[in-house]
Amino acid sequence: MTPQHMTPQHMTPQHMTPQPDTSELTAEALAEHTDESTATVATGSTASPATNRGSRDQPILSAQEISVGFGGSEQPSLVLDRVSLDVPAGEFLTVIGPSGSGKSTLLKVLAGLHQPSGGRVLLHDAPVTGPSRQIAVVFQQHVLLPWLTARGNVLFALEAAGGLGLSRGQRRRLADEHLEAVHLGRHGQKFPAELSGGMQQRVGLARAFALDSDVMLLDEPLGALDALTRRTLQEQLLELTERRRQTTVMVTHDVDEALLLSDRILALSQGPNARIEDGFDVPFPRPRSAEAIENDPEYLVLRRRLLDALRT
Ligand SMILES: Nc1ncnc2c1ncn2[C@@H]1O[C@H](COP(=O)(O)OP(=O)(O)OP(=O)(O)O)[C@@H](O)[C@H]1O
Repeated sequence: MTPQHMTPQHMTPQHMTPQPDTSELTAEALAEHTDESTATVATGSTASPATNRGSRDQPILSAQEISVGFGGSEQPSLVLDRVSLDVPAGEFLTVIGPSGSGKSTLLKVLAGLHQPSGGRVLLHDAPVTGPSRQIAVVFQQHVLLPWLTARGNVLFALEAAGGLGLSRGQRRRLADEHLEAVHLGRHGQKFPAELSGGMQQRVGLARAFALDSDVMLLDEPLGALDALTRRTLQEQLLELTERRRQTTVMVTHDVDEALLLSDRILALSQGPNARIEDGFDVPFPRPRSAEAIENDPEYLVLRRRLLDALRT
């Protein structure tokens, strides 16, 4: 990762000093920290500009026969064994799977944060070789720069991403719009320490969405929140992704969250050697609401099938 690719989202708690030397951070260093880290990162490849979102049918993001092993030759079993998926423009795809099956590992590979032992990832048909701003990633926990306000955190990300060709005033408007979108318009001048965990996570989402990346990767983005906050944020995430038709890949344990947000759900089998076990189209019409889909007769049937897939 080159210094110009560094954004505040690339920083982990360990790196959060008042004057971060971002030049020392590498994708590998970030990948090592991402399990516990609260980072939101913008990552990607050498592919086309963010505005080129492709056609509805054509996959924007494609994982081809991805295998990942961590143990070298001493440990022959793989975490992921030839996992393939295609994500068309505008699709919200969710990957579910038992704990330890390799969901986060798959997301890191898609993000270019971890190089697979086999297979390749393509973004707009170009190999993903490392992080850039065309793939944004939101992890379970938020990392905001504590010395900047909520608005300052979003602005810093925009500036670190090169300003997106926008004037200072336009960047400010963009930051404010995205804070509004997550219902934080009145809190833009607050510092992270003055915000609740759910509000901080919303700033993280606003920051990631403001970067206007081609693909959004969400790794249990709401996993650390209490049930009520989680439900509120699920609805905000639903609104954001529906309005923008944002191409998204999310991993989650929560089948209700998956059913609310996704167009399609893939189930990873129990590891080691996890593979895509099953695929489910989510038929509920959009725009959706949690209430409407939970009253749909197909909801309970699909929910049961997903829970069964998690148990296998
Ligand atoms: N850097 C690493 N070095 C060695 N093993 C790793 C590394 N990262 C992940 N693993 C192993 O890979 C497997 C899959 O981990 P991963 O975090 O991708 O699973 P997961 O499905 O996301 O789990 P959970 O649902 O519990 O978050 C686990 O056995 C884990 O111990």
